[in-house]
Amino acid sequence: MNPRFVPGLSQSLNLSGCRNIPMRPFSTDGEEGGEETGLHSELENVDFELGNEVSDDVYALSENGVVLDNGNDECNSEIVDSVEFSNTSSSGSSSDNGRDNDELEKKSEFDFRHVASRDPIELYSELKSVERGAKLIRAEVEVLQDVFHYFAKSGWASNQALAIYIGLSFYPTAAHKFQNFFRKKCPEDVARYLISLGPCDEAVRFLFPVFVEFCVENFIDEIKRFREMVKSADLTKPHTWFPFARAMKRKIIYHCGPTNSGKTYNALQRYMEAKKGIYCSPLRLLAMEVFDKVNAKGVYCSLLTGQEKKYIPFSNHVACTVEMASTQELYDVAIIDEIQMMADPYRGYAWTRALLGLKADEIHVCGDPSVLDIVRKICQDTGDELHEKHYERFKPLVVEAKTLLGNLENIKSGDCVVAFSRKEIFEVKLAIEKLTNHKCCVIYGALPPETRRQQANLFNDPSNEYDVLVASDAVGMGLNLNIRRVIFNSLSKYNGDKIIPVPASQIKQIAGRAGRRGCLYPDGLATTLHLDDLDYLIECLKQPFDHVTRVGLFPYYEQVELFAGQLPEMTFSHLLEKFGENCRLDGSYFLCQHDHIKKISNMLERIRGLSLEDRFNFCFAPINVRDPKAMYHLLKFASAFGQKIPVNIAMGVPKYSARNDIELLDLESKHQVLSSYLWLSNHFDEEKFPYAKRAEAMASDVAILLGESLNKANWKPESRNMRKPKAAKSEEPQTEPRSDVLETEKKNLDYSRPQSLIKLYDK
Ligand SMILES: Nc1ncnc2c1ncn2[C@@H]1O[C@H](COP(=O)(O)OP(=O)(O)OP(=O)(O)O)[C@@H](O)[C@H]1O
Ligand SMILES: [Mg+2]
Repeated sequence: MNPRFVPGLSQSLNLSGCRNIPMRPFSTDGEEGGEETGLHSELENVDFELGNEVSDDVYALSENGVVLDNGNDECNSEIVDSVEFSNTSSSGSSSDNGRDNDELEKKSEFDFRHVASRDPIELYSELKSVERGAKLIRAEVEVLQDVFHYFAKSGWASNQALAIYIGLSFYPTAAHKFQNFFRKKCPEDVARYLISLGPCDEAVRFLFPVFVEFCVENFIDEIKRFREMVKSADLTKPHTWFPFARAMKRKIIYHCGPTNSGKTYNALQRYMEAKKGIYCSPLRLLAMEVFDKVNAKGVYCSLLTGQEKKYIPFSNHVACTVEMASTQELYDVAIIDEIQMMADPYRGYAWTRALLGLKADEIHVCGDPSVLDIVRKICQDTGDELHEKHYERFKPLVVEAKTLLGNLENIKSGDCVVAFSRKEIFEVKLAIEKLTNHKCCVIYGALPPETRRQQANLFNDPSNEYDVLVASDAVGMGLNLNIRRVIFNSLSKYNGDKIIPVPASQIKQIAGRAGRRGCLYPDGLATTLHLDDLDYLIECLKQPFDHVTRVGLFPYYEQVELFAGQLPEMTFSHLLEKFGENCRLDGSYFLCQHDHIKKISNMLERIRGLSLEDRFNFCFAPINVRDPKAMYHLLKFASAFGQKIPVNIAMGVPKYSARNDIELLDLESKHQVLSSYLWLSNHFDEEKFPYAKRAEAMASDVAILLGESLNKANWKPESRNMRKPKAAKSEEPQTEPRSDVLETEKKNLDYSRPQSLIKLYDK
């Protein structure tokens, strides 16, 4: 069989000139269209039988094609033990060795260059027909072993082997079997040629085309299995996933600029003029805000988020979270806000999908310039027409060099103190309210959007005493806030593993919140609490925007299902892992991280009665995987769902606002559980979640209680894992927090503000 006729091979591998195979990554450029069937049919026609000479004991393929055991050491020792070539040396005496070496040197003086130019197909045929291999002395056998060892370890060869669907995990086994085959069949001139080369790249390049012949003939099943797996995990050319959008000639308008420059405002003007429009938001909060704003202007607009569907009669417009955007409906105008989120390691895929798949004549994307180049490239792929509109800030952003000199007493009205942990936020609030006459509103990620909005309104309203805001990075996006000055309490944060400096792009985004158009202050100010941190702040603000080269992707359920078909016995979380290992992506994309999905799927592993699709959906429920209580409720929901009984909430809502931080944390958890119930009711059959209305009412009550609790909060913060919700004990059985959860929280407890980032850097 001639690999030059195998479609897909000829373009990835230069087999005709076996000495010049170009080094290139795994590429299947040549597999397009009908060629695919070529490999199959050819492989299927081969009369395949595993050679007896290949020992099976060193390798075993598990059901899913994973090599269970293929130690190279084992393979070497086996060869030494079964030396058959040797005719002279049987002992290891030094005189024998000397003779061996002399002989070896003499033989390598011969010119074997004619071997180098041999056609690999012919050579392979000859090898097959040879009855018995050349007789070699021990030293020669050892050199040959070294050559094959080098071949088995060659990254180049294993990479090239991917092109014939020899997977990386199977490659060592294939190389070992090839060595066994070669050892028994190798003619003298070939053996001597390889010995003269020794273990080097040239030898690898000589052997590789013969190896290809060997694999294609001997590993039909493995090749087919791996090929199917790779095919089903193919995430290349994602623009072709949306044929309807591709059939349209879309106009993309990139509103490009820093924060507070009017990007969203301008895009919304076009949206409101259109007959039918969709606004895709990064946050529920922002979707709600646009929903309110647009309806207030007399343009009927519905709201669609994972948790809520508010249909406004006669509306043609919708404000939704980006994950909920429909790629089925036709629109005149679409807005994708905060387009730079395409590069977000977790949620980026939702923006990528919206940009590639929305069926709208005009798509307005708003964001900073970091993804401008990649949007340009995507537009070339999709054939869409790109227009760029560049913006400048309405009000300048000025760094206040004085800082607060480490003293929160220097806080003024209109200040927003930014801290990067919940604990820090409450410590700062407590300190400010103790040291000064200011009252603080708080905003952080674990608060429901309604509460964040209530706190924002409280802060924006000049007629009350709440004139300072203490917030996490959740303030960086989406809220209209009358901030005069942004003060960074610190410039480092805990990333779930260790304390890291906050990335410059995030600092810019947050600092940019100061001095919004229409607010009372002439310009925006940014500074730090500590003088030590000021240089880093200035450094960050001076930095140009990131230049993103890859944006996120994640498979659809259908793609995962196709992949699962190749590995039927595999658990869902392993399946995801395997998908991550085997999926192929173009250079402009990365696979979004899915650790949180894996955590949920692990937890749900033992729940019976869930289909693959059910598991997939449950894994996307919005839940903090580090909150054992929220995870416990999700487990209960899934368990009832699996048993086909109506899923109930089994949770009460306190009547009063929180009196301490433990109760506040409990309210936060409760809201999250209710929110995930609502999300599930929207993503599954509503009949299975019959208490959605009740959950909605309860969630709204909890949000109000949270707002009231925050207004009076003057207690020391607790860690989420330290709390013991005594009051809730009787009503809700507690789960054992999982070890990984405990580990993370332990690290959280260790958290303390680093003295100075600059000093850390210097170190
Ligand atoms: N032409 C305008 N007339 C009146 N108000 C405007 C105008 N342009 C922008 N604004 C207001 O200025 C503020 C900032 O505008 P906008 O939210 O559009 O900025 P942005 O560039 O999208 O900022 P961000 O990066 O924070 O999303 C908003 O309150 C908006 O309503
Ligand atoms: Mg905006």
